[in-house]
Amino acid sequence: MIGSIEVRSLSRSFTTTVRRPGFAGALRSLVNPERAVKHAVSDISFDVVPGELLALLGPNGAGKSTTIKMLTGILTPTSGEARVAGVVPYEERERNARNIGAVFGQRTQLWWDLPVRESFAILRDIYDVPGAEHAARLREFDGILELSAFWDTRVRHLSLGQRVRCDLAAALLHDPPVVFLDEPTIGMDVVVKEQVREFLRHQVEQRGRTVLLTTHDMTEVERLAERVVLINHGRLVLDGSLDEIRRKFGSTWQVRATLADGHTDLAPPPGIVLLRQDGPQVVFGPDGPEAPTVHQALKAVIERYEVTGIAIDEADLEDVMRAAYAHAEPAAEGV
Ligand SMILES: Nc1ncnc2c1ncn2[C@@H]1O[C@H](COP(=O)(O)OP(=O)(O)OP(=O)(O)O)[C@@H](O)[C@H]1O
Repeated sequence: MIGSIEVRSLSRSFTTTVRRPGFAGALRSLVNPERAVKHAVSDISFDVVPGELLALLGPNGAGKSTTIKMLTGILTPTSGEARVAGVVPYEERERNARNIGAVFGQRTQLWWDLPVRESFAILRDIYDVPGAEHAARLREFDGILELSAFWDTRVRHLSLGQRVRCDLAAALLHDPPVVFLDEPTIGMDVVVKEQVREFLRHQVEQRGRTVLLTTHDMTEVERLAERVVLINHGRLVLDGSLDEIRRKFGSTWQVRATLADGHTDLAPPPGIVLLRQDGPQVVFGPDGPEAPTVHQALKAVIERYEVTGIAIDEADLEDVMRAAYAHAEPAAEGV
């Protein structure tokens, strides 16, 4: 189906040669190499429906990039199957390339020595985009990403934020229904990050594109993704909405309090844990399944401490994700 991503029992292993230590070890490795198999992605299945933005999350080395590489046709799976806009990406790479746009935040797909304008003209010719359409799309992208300020700058001279904005525009010039973004805002300042997020929201909500995004930035996830797929050690840990993840792994509430001067004993009331402290600012959360409700917690905090300010927050997504990753650790066995 146009714009859908279907992933079925997808696995990818890499075989590497283990280097033995020392000179004698190196010689032995040369004569009798010892092989190790790394299961980078193991039996994962999920769907992304047309017009949905899904965040693929996981700690470093979880298998996110390997998954994206299979879906963009760069890598062939060891087993399982994937379809992107109805096409098996690693079997029909060219057809798949017409249906997808991809941005890998850590490296550019533009021509290093050419000005931005010329790189875009080459892409227009490669993808056979009619001149008027190309110009209209550039105007649309420029409206949010403000690219025209560096149209004539060589790609090698662009700042990181400018370069990724150009990469994003370049990836969408041929109007693909599906977009893969591997850490697109890594290393950017907050202003450019927000510009990129606004652009992505526009592409999903107004243009109906399907986006698969990997990121370590939880603000990005909260701003953009309704649904997340969490992987760890190559295995799927969870597929659900942010609310479901919060319910399953996170504290459902946090109480932020400002303590009056002179508090030294911070031992929290039963069922409540001290999450953070910065001077008189403290943040409490529920401790375990028997934890009090937010109303009981508020009462307990006020009774135990002298507070000058108090507020209730949703659980911090970073904390929730840390709990989710920790929960997934047993999956490491046998990997
Ligand atoms: N070509 C390769 N050869 C051997 N091992 C590889 C190869 N590519 C990836 N791996 C291993 O597979 C695992 C998954 O890597 P991958 O790059 O998919 O993780 P990731 O979730 O994208 O991590 P990060 O957040 O750090 O980018 C890692 O242990 C990595 O070392």
